[in-house]
Amino acid sequence: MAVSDTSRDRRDGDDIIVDVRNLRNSFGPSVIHEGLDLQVRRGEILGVVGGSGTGKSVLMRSIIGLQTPDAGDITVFGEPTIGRDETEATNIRKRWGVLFQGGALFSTLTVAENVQVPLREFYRDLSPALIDEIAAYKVVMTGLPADAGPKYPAELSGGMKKRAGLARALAMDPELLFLDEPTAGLDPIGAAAFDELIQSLQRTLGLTVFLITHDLDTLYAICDRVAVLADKKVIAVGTIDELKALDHPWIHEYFEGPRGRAASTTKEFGTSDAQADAHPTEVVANETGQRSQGAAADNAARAS
Ligand SMILES: Nc1ncnc2c1ncn2[C@@H]1O[C@H](COP(=O)(O)OP(=O)(O)OP(=O)(O)O)[C@@H](O)[C@H]1O
Repeated sequence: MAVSDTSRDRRDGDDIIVDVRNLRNSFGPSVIHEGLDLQVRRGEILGVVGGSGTGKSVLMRSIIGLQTPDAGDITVFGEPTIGRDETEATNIRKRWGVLFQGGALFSTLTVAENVQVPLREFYRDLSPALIDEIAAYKVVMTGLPADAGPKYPAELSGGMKKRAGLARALAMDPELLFLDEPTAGLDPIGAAAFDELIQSLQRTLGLTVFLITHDLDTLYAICDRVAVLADKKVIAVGTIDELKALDHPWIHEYFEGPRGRAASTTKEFGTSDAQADAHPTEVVANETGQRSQGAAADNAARAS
């Protein structure tokens, strides 16, 4: 049922940044993935959706090397990632950044120190002054105030923690960004601002983004394509309109259920010039209305 054109994907191999073939993952008797295929194209924001426990995070962990699959092939930037020695794996890892679910900040480190972790790990020769400078730049780049650098995660709001996690993910100037439920737990306004931040960084930096989400507004607002996980594999990948045309019960319920319709309505309502020009941290009142309008149920989805 996949909408993607696999033969074309193979021809345009250079434009496939992540290529997962025939992936199998299991934990004991529990099989999570079986025969899973997925390609992420250069420069796209690919949303990854699926019911709870369908294996979205396990898929991301497999791609970034934190989970060794039972079977299958994974290449990132054209390089196989499974079974590489430490140096080879490090060279690939340097080229991506990861925002884990919940931010995964080190609680005993300040925001600036958190951002510095990958720099210290991968570039041991950088001077402390340069590391400080890069970290300060990344903090501001994600819309945090400059004085957030010396703060500890416990002193930050949920939205600020996400931005700090994003700053750390961007520390190494990645080409590829993995985001695991970046808007979960944020209020609708904060989530909309975070969507805009991701999109604006993606455009400015030319990033490819693998984005796991339950957030329908995020899918509509910023994703170029969406991959749907069900039945242990990616059952479909395409634009939202392409997915909506498919006759699969879960996809139909997901996009045509009350929350899917509300998100769709919000999208159709459009974005004003003022909103398009707004700084990622500034959400104009008009948008607040749009996000809230018809999407009351979506608040629960965002907060879940
Ligand atoms: N380390 C592990 N050991 C055993 N089982 C695991 C492990 N990690 C994940 N699982 C199981 O794998 C399945 C998929 O988990 P995963 O976290 O990938 O789901 P998900 O689609 O991201 O879910 P959610 O949307 O709720 O975050 C779940 O049943 C989970 O319990």
